[in-house]
Amino acid sequence: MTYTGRTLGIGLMNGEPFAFYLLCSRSFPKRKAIFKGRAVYIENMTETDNPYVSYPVVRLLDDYAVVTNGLQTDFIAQTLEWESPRKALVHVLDALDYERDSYSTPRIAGIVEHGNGKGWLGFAGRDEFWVKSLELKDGKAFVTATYNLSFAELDFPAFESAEELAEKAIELPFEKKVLAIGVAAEKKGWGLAVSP
Ligand SMILES: NC(=O)c1ncn([C@@H]2O[C@H](COP(=O)(O)O)[C@@H](O)[C@H]2O)c1NC=O
Repeated sequence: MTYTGRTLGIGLMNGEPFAFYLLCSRSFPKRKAIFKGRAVYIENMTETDNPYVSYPVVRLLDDYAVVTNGLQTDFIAQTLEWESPRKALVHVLDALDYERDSYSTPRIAGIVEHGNGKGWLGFAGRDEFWVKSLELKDGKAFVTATYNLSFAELDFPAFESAEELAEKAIELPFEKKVLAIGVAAEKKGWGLAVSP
C-alpha cells in the first residue's frame, strides 16, 4: 500500500456525479468531521500550531459540490459565483499555492456539477501545477492526492447512497486512513455522509 496523505476523487455512479474525500494522516490521526448545514469541516483534536490540519473540507452549492484539503474550499465555492469551475480552480489554487509546511504539501481540489457528467480536479504542488476538466465515467473515479499519486483513474465499487459511498471510500487500499466523506448527487440536492 502507498501513503497518499489526503486523497480525493470525483466520479459517476448510475449516471449521477459523486465526490469523496479520504483523510489519511501519519502525523495528525485524531480528527473528526463536523457537518454544519451545507458545509463540512475537519477538526484536529490534538494540540498543535500547524495551520493546515483543521479546515473546511466540503461546501455544497445548488449546482456544485466542492471538496478540498484546505481553506481553498471556501474560496473556490465563492469564486464559483462568477467563474467557471476550471477558472475557479486555476485562480484560487494559483493564488494560495502549496502549503508552507515542511513537506510543501500540495493543495488539491475537486468539483462536481449537479445533473452533469463533467468534473474538475486541481493540484498545486511546489513542482507541479495542473487543473483538469474531466468527462466522468460511470463506475470510475478520477483521483488525486497530496503525496505519491498525482493523478489516477480507479474502478469505484457500486453504491446507492452517500453513506455507502463513504463506506466504500474508507475501504480503498491506502495507508493511515482516518475518515472518509461521501458526497453523492441525489434527485434534489446532495447526499452527504462520513465513515466511520
Ligand atoms: N489537510 C489535511 O488534513 C492535512 N493534514 C496534514 N497536513 C499537512 O501535511 C503535513 C504532513 O502530514 P501527514 O504526516 O499526516 O501526512 C502536516 O504537517 C500538515 O502540514 C494537511 N494539509 C494538507 O493536506
